[in-house]
Amino acid sequence: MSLESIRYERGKLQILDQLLLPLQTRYVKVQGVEDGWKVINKMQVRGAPAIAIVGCLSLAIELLKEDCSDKKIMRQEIEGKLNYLVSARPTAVNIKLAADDLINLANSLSADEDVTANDFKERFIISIEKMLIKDIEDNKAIGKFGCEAILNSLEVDSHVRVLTHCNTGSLATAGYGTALGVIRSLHAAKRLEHVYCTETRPYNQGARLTAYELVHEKIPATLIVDSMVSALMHARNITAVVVGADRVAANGDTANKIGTYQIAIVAKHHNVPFYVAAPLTSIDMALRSGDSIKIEERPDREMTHIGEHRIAAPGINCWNPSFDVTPASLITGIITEKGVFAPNKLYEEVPK
Ligand SMILES: CSC[C@@H](O)[C@@H](O)C(=O)COP(=O)(O)O
Repeated sequence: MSLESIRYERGKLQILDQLLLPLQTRYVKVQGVEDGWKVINKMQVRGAPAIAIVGCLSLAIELLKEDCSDKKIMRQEIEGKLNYLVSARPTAVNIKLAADDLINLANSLSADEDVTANDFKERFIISIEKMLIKDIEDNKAIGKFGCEAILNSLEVDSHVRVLTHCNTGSLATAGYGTALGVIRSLHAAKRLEHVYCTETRPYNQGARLTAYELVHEKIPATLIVDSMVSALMHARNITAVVVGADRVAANGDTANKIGTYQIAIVAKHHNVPFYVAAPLTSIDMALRSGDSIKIEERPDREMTHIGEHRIAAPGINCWNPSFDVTPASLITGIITEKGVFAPNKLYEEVPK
């Protein structure tokens, strides 16, 4: 069974505390929007799709408990709470786009005179609950399209060796994963020889989370340190790189975990195809290019310490941007649930 980062049933939400993985498995209760904001901001739950789903579900939990008979007040509160949730982490766009859709829904339910306050609440909560199912369906489609694209690009029918960065699996989504979903599909098709995952300093999503998922799924895998990527491409004949995305601009520039950009440069040098796997909810058509993506900066402590143990010289200054932007020119294709798009064709070809 694949790992479950989000446990939800009507009125109950728990998330797997990713700060404790891989050594401890503990679920944390999310009892409303305040808890939702905290678990996202502290990165107990992380990964662009999971952030959006947990944020919105935390609102569903809170709404269910509230007894409000005034639709206008409900609408206003919903908008304020969604905007608050979006502020928990700024780079991933999925939660912002989900919030915009939900605010539009709240506006139309509030304006419709045939909809009672109870109907409003019920329909609003159902719409949030659907996100869980849709995300898994989308990820499976991404997995299938990505697997086909990589296999179709081979000159001879062979097994593939793939490199990935950060964590994009069941832990970062409602299930199955995006880039890790592609890897899962290659493995299911019996065409994956090996996957290499980077450690992903400083938060170590690769060493802690991706490695954990790969071991759990019994997928043949090896962990490397971030600075080994060039050596790996030189020595091991990598077939493709597949990474996730936190925000893709209309021109294909892609913000993803810090270190992605340098892997794309190294891939170009070695002639290795570089794919971004992301649902359409990660594409921000309102941004013309990656230059205007806001990059989250995280506390120094993520760099200076591992757990409670200090590893950096006391007194040193730190710079800790959590994401970087890979220019579209370095990206071979963007794998979505609707197919694989050339980055420069994204704007015109992605279904609106
Ligand atoms: C399917 S997850 C895609 C991205 O969100 C992932 O690659 C990533 O950068 C996660 O960053 P994180 O800081 O762990 O939330």
